Amino acid sequence: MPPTPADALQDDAAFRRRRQVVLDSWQRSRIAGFLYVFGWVVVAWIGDVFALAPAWGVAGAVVFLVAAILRLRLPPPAAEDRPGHDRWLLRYGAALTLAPLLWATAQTWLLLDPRFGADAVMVSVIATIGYATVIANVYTTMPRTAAIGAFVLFAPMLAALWLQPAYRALAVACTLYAVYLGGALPRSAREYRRRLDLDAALHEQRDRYERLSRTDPLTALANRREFGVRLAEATRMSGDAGFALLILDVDHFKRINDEHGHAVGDACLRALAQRLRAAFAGDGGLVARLGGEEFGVLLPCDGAQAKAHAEAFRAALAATRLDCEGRAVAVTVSIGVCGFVPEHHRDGDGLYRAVDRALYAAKSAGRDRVAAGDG
Ligand SMILES: Nc1nc2c(ncn2[C@@H]2O[C@H](COP(=O)(O)OP(=O)(O)OP(=O)(O)O)[C@@H](O)[C@H]2O)c(=O)[nH]1
Repeated sequence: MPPTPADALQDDAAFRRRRQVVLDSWQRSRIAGFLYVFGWVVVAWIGDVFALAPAWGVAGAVVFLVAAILRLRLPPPAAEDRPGHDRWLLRYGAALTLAPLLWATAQTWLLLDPRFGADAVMVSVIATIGYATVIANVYTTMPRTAAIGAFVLFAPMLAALWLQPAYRALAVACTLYAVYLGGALPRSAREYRRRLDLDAALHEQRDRYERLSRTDPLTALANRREFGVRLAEATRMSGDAGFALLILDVDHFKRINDEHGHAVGDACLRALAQRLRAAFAGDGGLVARLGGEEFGVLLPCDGAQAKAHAEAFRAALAATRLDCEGRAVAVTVSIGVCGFVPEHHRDGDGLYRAVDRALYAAKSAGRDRVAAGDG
């Protein structure tokens, strides 16, 4: 089954959400890799790592620096690159996990190597708790990555602490904190999801109002406001291709209302809108209801071609009856038409006036006819 406009809207909403996750993840965590560089330098300094194992001390700083820079070198993809967002989340998730993995390795070494004293252990454990807390509360945009990062940070540290009776009290305290984090992480992920839901609802509402403000409620065609915008756009962008404007007005519509009632009149306007859409809305044409029983059409062709289209439409309409709420009603239209000539009409208003004059001429000449405007 081909995708429907509703599918496209749903796709747009899903993509908007994914892009928000990407941008939030990047904004929240892009420079956080440098915290590990800072943490390592402090721990290595306080724990005498630079004196006891200088090569490892420096290597640690370099490795954390490389991991931090790697993160910075993964900026989000451009908004147009939709599939790139999924790839980015995978790649960035891996980059986010790198620093906790390296930290856990360094931390385990500090805990298990007897050369390092209580200061190194204490500072590194506090740093680990800090990093895991940041992950649980800030990386909620990517809950799976956050869970992996927190686990990678905590699990080796807890194992190393529990293995050594001297650190039993610390092991108990860190285990309790790990349990707390285990509960906090899904909670903050849920809060973030709720924020995304709220954003999506606001977006959807704004889009709906925006659509409504451009649409005529009776016929679902573009309304006069939208038509004005598109006419101005067309005059600004009309290159060699050119375009033409048609204004159609139903003949003696008051009689239809008087004879059949307002509801049937409405049904006639809807049926006519349907005919206009079928005749002109393809191939870059725009059909709008300008108000009452008046319709406007923008066609991407010159005046002569537009006049021929208008004449064909008028003749076909006059030859059949419109099905209006089950009643077959004879409807004819008068049409003014003109191709845009920039030197002559200058702008959309100039063209509109020329076509309106042509429509008036068509009405005055007896209705059910097409008249071309000057230009
Ligand atoms: N049913 C219905 N009637 C409408 C609507 N908007 C305007 N009308 C009616 O359209 C009629 C327009 O009447 P006129 O402007 O006198 O024009 P006409 O009777 O079509 O005659 P000509 O344009 O001179 O051929 C009025 O009776 C309006 O009440 C609408 O949304 N629904």
